[in-house]
Amino acid sequence: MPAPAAKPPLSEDAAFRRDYAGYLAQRMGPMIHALMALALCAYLLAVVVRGLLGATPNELLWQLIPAPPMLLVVIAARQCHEPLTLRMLALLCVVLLQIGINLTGFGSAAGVRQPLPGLLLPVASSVIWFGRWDFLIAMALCALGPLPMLLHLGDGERTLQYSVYMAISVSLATVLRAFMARTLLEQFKLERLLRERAETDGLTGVLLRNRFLDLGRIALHETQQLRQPMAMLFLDADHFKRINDEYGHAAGDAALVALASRLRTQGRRRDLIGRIGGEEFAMLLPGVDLEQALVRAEQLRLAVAASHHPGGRLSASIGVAVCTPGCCDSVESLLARADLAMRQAKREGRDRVVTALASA
Ligand SMILES: Nc1nc2c(ncn2[C@@H]2O[C@H](COP(=O)(O)OP(=O)(O)OP(=O)(O)O)[C@@H](O)[C@H]2O)c(=O)[nH]1
Repeated sequence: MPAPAAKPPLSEDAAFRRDYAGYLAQRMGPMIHALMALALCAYLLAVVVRGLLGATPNELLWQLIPAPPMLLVVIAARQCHEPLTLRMLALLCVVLLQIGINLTGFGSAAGVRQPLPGLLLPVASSVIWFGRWDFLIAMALCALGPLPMLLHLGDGERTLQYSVYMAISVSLATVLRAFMARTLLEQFKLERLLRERAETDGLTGVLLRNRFLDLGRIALHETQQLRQPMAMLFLDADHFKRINDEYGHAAGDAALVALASRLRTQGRRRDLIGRIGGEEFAMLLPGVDLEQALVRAEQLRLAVAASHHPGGRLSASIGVAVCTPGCCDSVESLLARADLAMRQAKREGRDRVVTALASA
């Protein structure tokens, strides 16, 4: 059976936007949910107060119509971590609240005393941290939503009061949103930079060991699900100490950068490259079987051999280990097997590729 095709990779821009949306949903999700719950409580309280002030049971029943769907929206928002759905739920909450406010006005024979615009603020402000479009839609809904009821009441003074109140509220929300959006974006970029620094090697730019193993575990899980093989190449520079000793550490560093660059040019988008120790690197190749892995390892060895350091050409010993579909090898044991194969390559004279024994 052919393996399911992998999703096409995202462009850097699209990946940044996706990550930022996820970051906002994670950071702001609980606040959005709390504000929606607050708005629902405020709405129910307003209905109770109207009951105490003498609204008929029929009027109250009309006014309670938006409460059950609002409750469902609040419950759904609590479970939701997907940014787009969360934004839609927040906007739906504003719409339901508007319907409730309008029903409050139309349902009252004596005319509503209060258009309840204050109820809109918690939910309206709940979307201010999200995209520009959500914000504009929410603000337009808040500004225009209660107008049908106000026009129905035909009370010019109250309509004017409401318009002034909403103009101030929308301006306030716009200022808050502009500042918060900028602060959050800066915070996100900073956190991303710090995470990158903590996860990648400053000299060569490849993943550090722990991050390499973390991502390797995820890749192993995915390939096992797809019933695909996975290969590990373990590369160790030959006689590296000599380069340092004879030409200095700067030359050694330059050689490491050249090695990492060879690994990168030989890698596909799906592959993971990590610096495991001083002059040891590993490359994880999802979806690659033994035959393909040996071809890739040989190409890598030749690419390394084509690079030079001040005293001559570089060379590396490479160990190859493969995890076949359905085998439950861990990334650590796959790495350990590739390491053993690399040591065998050293013993056999260096500058070669050696395959590990199959896992038990
Ligand atoms: N310049 C530089 N050298 C490093 C770095 N990390 C580790 N090393 C050096 O890498 C050398 C590794 O030496 P050995 O483990 O003896 O291995 P080797 O000389 O490559 O010999 P074989 O592996 O047996 O071929 C040591 O001298 C370390 O100091 C680094 O970031 N920069």
